[in-house]
Amino acid sequence: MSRRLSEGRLLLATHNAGKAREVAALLAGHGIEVVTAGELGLPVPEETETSFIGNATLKARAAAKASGMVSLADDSGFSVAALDGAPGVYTADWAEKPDGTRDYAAAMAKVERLARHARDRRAWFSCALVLAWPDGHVESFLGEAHGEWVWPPRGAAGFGYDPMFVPSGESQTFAEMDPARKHAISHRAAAFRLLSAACLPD
Ligand SMILES: O=c1nc[nH]c2c1ncn2[C@H]1C[C@H](O)[C@@H](COP(=O)(O)OP(=O)(O)OP(=O)(O)O)O1
Ligand SMILES: [Mg+2]
Repeated sequence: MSRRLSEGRLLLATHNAGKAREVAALLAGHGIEVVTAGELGLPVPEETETSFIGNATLKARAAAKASGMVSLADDSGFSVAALDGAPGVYTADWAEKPDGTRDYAAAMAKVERLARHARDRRAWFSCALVLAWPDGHVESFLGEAHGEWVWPPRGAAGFGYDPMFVPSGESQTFAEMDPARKHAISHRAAAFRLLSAACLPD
């Protein structure tokens, strides 16, 4: 049996505003109020694990311990078949500049440069969502969205690598489509559906 969320307040253990917006949109309608780790000024934990679930667990546990609140972390990334799944858990690292800020145009260009000669254009996003309670209990969920990478990047909605990903059966990139459409078919939405069925009040 999974543990269900009882209280009405949840800490989103993320410093990424794009993610926080999407997770808050997915939670809207479940009567749960959210506050983010960024808003509370919690530290950014070092992501030392080699799996999405591992890193999401580490972030959720650190936030629950620091805040005393039930905490939800998202660890996610972009994988390219021709690159054997890279950048994968290192997706954010590929965008990081020496000064600590992120350059997604450069990160997407790196993916294209390494993958451009391969015939196989398959790519996917993964999202691990982990809920951690202050007593150490955790619940984990993994979602994926499969499709192809495209070049040049298209669209201005969304965040991160969205402009270079077209999900299977769609013609627009995640960054071109209406946010509501992304929320219906994304890796984050897939993970959230599992979380919702297991842990959210009906
Ligand atoms: O839907 C998405 N559309 C486009 N790009 C995405 C998406 N989902 C994750 N991504 C990218 C952003 C980041 O480069 C990496 C996640 O890295 P990840 O460590 O999980 O998140 P983060 O450092 O941005 O925020 P935080 O760790 O505080 O939650 O994958
Ligand atoms: Mg991170």
